[in-house]
Amino acid sequence: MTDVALKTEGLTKKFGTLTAVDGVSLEIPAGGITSIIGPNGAGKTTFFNMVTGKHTPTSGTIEFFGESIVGESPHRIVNRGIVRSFQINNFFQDLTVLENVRLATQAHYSGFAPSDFTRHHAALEEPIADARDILERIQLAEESATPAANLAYGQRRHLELGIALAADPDLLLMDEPTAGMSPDETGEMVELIEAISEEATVVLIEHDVDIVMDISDQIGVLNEGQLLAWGPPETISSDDRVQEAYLGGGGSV
Ligand SMILES: Nc1ncnc2c1ncn2[C@@H]1O[C@H](COP(=O)(O)OP(=O)(O)OP(=O)(O)O)[C@@H](O)[C@H]1O
Repeated sequence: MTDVALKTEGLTKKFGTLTAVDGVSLEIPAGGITSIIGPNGAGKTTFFNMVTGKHTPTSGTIEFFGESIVGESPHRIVNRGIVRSFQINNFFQDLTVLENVRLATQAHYSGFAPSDFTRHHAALEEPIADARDILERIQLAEESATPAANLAYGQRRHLELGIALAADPDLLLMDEPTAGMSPDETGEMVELIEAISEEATVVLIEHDVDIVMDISDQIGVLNEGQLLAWGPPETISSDDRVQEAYLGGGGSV
């Protein structure tokens, strides 16, 4: 067993002549919050896409708790415990909050045919209990009977997170989790991310530098596909190269 959740060495992705991710080597420790930041087009999403198996690296390695995952299908990678929370409304609008999360938890009970879930109520008990636990964690217990379509924006983002949690992630990848949120919604989401990070390793792509500095245990800065800097927030905020590349040399991180 290793205390490194995710390790990449020389990770590279080329699209034709463009090198989107260029020789990135890093080690993300298990637990806590790691943020990946960088200007638009720096390669952050492409990095995530390689970790989730959506894209195959052009070269380099990716290990999850010491085992190579390169070349594995996205489905296999989810089964290993690497789950991504999407910022699209990736749920059934007409179903209730509980039903949406329950459908996601059902996927994790093997040995049942889909028809079992509809014919035998007993088969639903565990997924429902799990879904109710998740609703508590994502602060939507009171909305369990609300159709997903009726949720406020911030609540929809919580539901997306709940669907990701239903897959019982060891590594949760989150793409701009606070984008478009009000200050209150942002505060709630930050609290939620911090709570999740006590049970799983969380890796964020996040543009809000204040949030990143506040909640990250370590930060990786990508620039033109390369890892420009890596370390705790205080190291990153005092790094001249980060100031130059990420903020045009103008402000302070
Ligand atoms: N499927 C693809 N085919 C061709 N080029 C791609 C593809 N995906 C990404 N790119 C290019 O790779 C580079 C890195 O893109 P990527 O989306 O990873 O950056 P990013 O840091 O996530 O940017 P943003 O913050 O704007 O989302 C960009 O130049 C982008 O146009």
